[in-house]
Amino acid sequence: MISFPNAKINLGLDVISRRSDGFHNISSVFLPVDWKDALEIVPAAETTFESYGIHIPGNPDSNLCLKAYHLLAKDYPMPTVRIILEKIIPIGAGLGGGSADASFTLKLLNEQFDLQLEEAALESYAARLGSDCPFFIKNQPILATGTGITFESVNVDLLGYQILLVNPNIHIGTAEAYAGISPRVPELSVKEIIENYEIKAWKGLLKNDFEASIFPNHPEISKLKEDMYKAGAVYASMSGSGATVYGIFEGDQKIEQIKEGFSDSYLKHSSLL
Ligand SMILES: C[C@@](CO)(OP(=O)(O)O)[C@H](O)COP(=O)(O)OP(=O)(O)OC[C@H]1O[C@@H](n2ccc(N)nc2=O)[C@H](O)[C@@H]1O
Ligand SMILES: Nc1ncnc2c1ncn2[C@@H]1O[C@H](COP(=O)(O)OP(=O)(O)O)[C@@H](O)[C@H]1O
Repeated sequence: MISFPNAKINLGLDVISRRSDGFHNISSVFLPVDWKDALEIVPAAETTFESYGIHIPGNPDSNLCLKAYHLLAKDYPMPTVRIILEKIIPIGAGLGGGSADASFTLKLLNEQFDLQLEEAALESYAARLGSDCPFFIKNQPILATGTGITFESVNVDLLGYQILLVNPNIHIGTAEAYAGISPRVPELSVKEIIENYEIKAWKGLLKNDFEASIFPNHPEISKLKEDMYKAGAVYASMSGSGATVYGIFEGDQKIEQIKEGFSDSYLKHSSLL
């Protein structure tokens, strides 16, 4: 069976407090975007993982797809499998690509081998693989709080807008990014801003707290955000712990032309939501 794990972006990201377990409480709206990997799982004589496309750093044995398989195989009898991943989503990019691969592996195994796991059970397995993973089970716009694994519905409507994502090939580690943050409670929450203000008013209001600590060390990312506004974005932000920057554009703006304006050395993707 084949599926297509997609990326996410964060609309606003407040890092509110540091927890005693070393993790942070956050508040952020997660939005699926259609930048996608391709994932195939087939029964095989032994369990193996292979990937094509963008090189995934680290040992293939510790790939999140394999971790997801072993997590489920411990609790449910399952055949050994060959896992094949075409890696297209930039890595360590604030787009949750690895987390999407992990959660889509859980979903694919559940479907393929008729494990009959409900969404809540899949989310709970996903949480054991990473904070970004549970979101990709439902994979719909949602407000995430706590460590990013507690969900609340949110009224967000980007209908009629377009999105452009640009990744400047700078890899930022998530733990390192959190370590640079001074947590704070915002005056207006992400949910209040998104639900009560129109998108044109988000500039100046809706913040990603990682920008303040990452931009001074990486002016190229800060410039990318400025360039997104110069190109006509109504709102622009870094996603998650970076370094991908997205811009939201009005529906009638020439997105393909705008995309061409960004360096060819960057990975780029534009998609209607
Ligand atoms: C920042 C966010 C925002 O969506 O995404 P990315 O930018 O990585 O996509 C997430 O919180 C990232 O989630 P994820 O990448 O799954 O992180 P994990 O593997 O669970 O944790 C990696 C490390 O990040 C830190 N961490 C993670 C989540 C959290 N709420 N507080 C933390 O302090 C911890 O130091 C942890 O050891
Ligand atoms: N299938 C996978 N795809 C991408 N990264 C993976 C995968 N499995 C494990 N990883 C590891 O996860 C880290 C990056 O995860 P990723 O989800 O791309 O980051 P981010 O959430 O910042 O976008 C890398 O260190 C990479 O080695």
